[in-house]
Amino acid sequence: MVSLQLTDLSAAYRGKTVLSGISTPALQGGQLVALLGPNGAGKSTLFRRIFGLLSGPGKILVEGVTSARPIAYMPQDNGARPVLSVYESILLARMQGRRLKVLSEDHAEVERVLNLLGIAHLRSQNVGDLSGGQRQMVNAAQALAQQPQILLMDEPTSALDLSRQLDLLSLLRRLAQDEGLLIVIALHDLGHALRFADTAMVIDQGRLAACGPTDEVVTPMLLREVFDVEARVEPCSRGAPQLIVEGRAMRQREPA
Ligand SMILES: Nc1ncnc2c1ncn2[C@@H]1O[C@H](COP(=O)(O)OP(=O)(O)OP(=O)(O)O)[C@@H](O)[C@H]1O
Repeated sequence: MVSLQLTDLSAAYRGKTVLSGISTPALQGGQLVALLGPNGAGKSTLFRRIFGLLSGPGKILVEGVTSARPIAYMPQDNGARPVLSVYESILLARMQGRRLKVLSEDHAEVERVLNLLGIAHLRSQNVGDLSGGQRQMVNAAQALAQQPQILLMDEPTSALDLSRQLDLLSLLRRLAQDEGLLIVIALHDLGHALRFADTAMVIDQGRLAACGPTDEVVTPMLLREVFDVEARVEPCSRGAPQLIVEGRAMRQREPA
């Protein structure tokens, strides 16, 4: 099983440190991890650092690797080329860093992912003609088609309607559980994190504020101190944890 462990990880832009001393236990495949934190906390930066787009001090230990490219990264905006069709853009994402020749298994994988995400009907459309939500689904397909063991997804549901948010998060959770993937998703919806994520990692002002089982991490104190809201978690009639938000906390933070 794949695992990812961060030790004393830092990152900076032009000499300004925005992430420091991030250490986690070994995050094991098979789980969905929610990366949480206010705007500007450092979530995207952490993804770039783990994926190798940024260098810096600290150690990233990936164990249990069985493929040449174990990590895929879905940024908030991946700048997919608008003139390509959906099918071509997913195939291209799969082929990056691999051999040049496209094999039948590559086409089969693109088909699989199109169907998995329910976007097969978009296959021939140009990426530039898609709606924001459709483009986000294509971005997710591009990441999944790489068949990673570790999938880093930066706010993959931000442009989706509510039913598609639930569909995508359910699918990701199922993929993690059934195929042993480690999936880390940055989310602003703490209710979704409570409902879908096994583990929550909270970044606040570039530092790790908490990392552990989601229901133990997302507490009224953390919601007040990190997110500036008065809120509590209560089980709904079906027993699922729900976030009840009362309002802004009295103490307000500096703007991000
Ligand atoms: N390319 C860049 N150059 C300089 N500073 C940057 C760059 N990208 C991000 N930053 C700064 O790094 C800090 C962390 O940004 P980051 O995008 O990682 O936050 P985030 O938690 O993903 O925020 P959000 O929830 O708003 O997407 C912010 O202060 C931001 O202004």
